[in-house]
Amino acid sequence: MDLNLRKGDKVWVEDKDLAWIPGDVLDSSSGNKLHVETSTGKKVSVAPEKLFRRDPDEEEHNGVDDMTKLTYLHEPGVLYNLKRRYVLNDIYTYTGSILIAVNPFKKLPHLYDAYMMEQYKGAPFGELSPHVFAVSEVAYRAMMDDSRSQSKLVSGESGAGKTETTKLIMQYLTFVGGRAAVDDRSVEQQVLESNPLLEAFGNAKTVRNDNSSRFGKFVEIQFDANGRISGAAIRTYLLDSGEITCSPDNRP
Ligand SMILES: Nc1ncnc2c1ncn2[C@@H]1O[C@H](COP(=O)(O)OP(=O)(O)OP(=O)(O)O)[C@@H](O)[C@H]1O
Repeated sequence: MDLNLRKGDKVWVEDKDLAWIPGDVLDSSSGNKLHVETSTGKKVSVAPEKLFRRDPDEEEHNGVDDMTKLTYLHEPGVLYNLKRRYVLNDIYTYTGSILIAVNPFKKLPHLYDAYMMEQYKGAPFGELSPHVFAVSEVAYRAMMDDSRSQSKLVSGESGAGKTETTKLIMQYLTFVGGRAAVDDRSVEQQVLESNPLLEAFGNAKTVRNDNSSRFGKFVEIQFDANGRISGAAIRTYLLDSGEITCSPDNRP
């Protein structure tokens, strides 16, 4: 919102289909409204408090890897930055120490292979591109340096990618905290293998997500003093019992 807009200023205008579209202020019109020409050529009259300033330089580059680097930190600026990055498959962006992940809805295996995990292992935060492995590395290092438990909160709407992101965090922690397997049933493998089982019982297809978790999950991974995984526990809660399926003869 900006009340000092003048002719020629670059702005974002709300749009019912595209959420926000770029526009240029033409002049002020009667009734305290501004005339704005949108990038689609439409001329609209908008109250200044409904407009947001747009940084024309943002069109020149491919987005910034941390929202705090944006000239204008507001909804259209944030969304535009995420969009610029998303088209280049840069699905991760920081806002300070928070990681924003935009679901790519396609496989990006190069982002998650052993080579990538090796790159992020020990790398200072911010040195490499934003990544779920980077924030996992921060938590792991903080645990080792301060000898204190760390927790990570993964939130988002249904289908946003929380379950997949949680699995990637577990994958990274088992990579850095794993040991040479003495047998083929190491703790870290068992942790990862528990996921398909839990999903088989607790996930269901919904309109928003083909593999929607119908329960919350608290995953605890325990490490010894050397930073090696020593145990794990998964607690489930808030099971969406209303969606439990019944057998064909209607017995649960
Ligand atoms: N990082 C990713 N790479 C590729 N595909 C992804 C990624 N994250 C999510 N997806 C895709 O999006 C789908 C939905 O993601 P996910 O099940 O993790 O969402 P969710 O936030 O846990 O949803 P819900 O709250 O409904 O359980 C996945 O089945 C997968 O196909």
